[in-house]
Amino acid sequence: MHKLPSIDFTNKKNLKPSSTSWLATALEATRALEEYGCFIAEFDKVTPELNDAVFHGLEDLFDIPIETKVLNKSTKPFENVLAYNKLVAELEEMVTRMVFETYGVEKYLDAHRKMVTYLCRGMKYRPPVENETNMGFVPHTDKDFITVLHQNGVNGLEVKARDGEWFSVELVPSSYIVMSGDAAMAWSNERLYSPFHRVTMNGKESRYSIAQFSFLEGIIETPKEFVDEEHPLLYKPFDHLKYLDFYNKEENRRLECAIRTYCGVNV
Ligand SMILES: O=C(O)CCC(=O)C(=O)O
Ligand SMILES: [Fe+2]
Repeated sequence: MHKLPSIDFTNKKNLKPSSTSWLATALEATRALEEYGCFIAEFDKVTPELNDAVFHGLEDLFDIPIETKVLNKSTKPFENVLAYNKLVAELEEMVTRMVFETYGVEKYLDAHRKMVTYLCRGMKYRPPVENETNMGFVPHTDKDFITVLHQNGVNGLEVKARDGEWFSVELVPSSYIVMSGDAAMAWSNERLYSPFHRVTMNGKESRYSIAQFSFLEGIIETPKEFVDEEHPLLYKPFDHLKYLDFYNKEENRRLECAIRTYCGVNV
């Protein structure tokens, strides 16, 4: 039975670049992204108050009647969500930096950071009613570089391990899932893994989750450091946002490995 590693990114760890604890955490995080394509991060920068405010905001948003939602006219500033996004971006930045350093490709980090843009998506999964499937989100891989996922207290996320086994992820409130997406897999010449994952609803409570995706505005190219005789180049340089457009076309949504079809070498 698989279990995701849980890695401490809390303040008490005092993660300072180049410190011993930073290096150890960097290695742990990178190995987890290689093995499972994700890990649980303990992260305490988002205070419980902000966390609650964000989830209450999400509940209110989903409660707006459909007639009002379709007007798409909210002028309500999403201050809490923006504050949340900034703090979660710190986690994403830390993990990305750790991965680049662990692979010795940190000279590409500045260029990478300049290209990062975020997409944040809030989700509500209501409990299934009788005779309804409990599938909340169909199996998929993320199309971005690094995703940070967070949920209200209700579990439901399942991840497919490299051996094909699905296993569930149990989170405590202050924890997040950090996951590598297709773009990170291609960039790293498949050192990092982009795992299939899905949401299954079992209990009686609604599940709310927030996903923060990092996309790159521009071309992603595998650093030459990942390529040698034993590891031939697997992906051609690709435009990340155009990959998203490709995936969003109906005929491409069910491809087994969209990124390979899109920019795989010899495909
Ligand atoms: O709700 C979740 O935990 C998963 C969401 C997800 O996989 C996605 O938005 O890509
Ligand atoms: Fe996902």
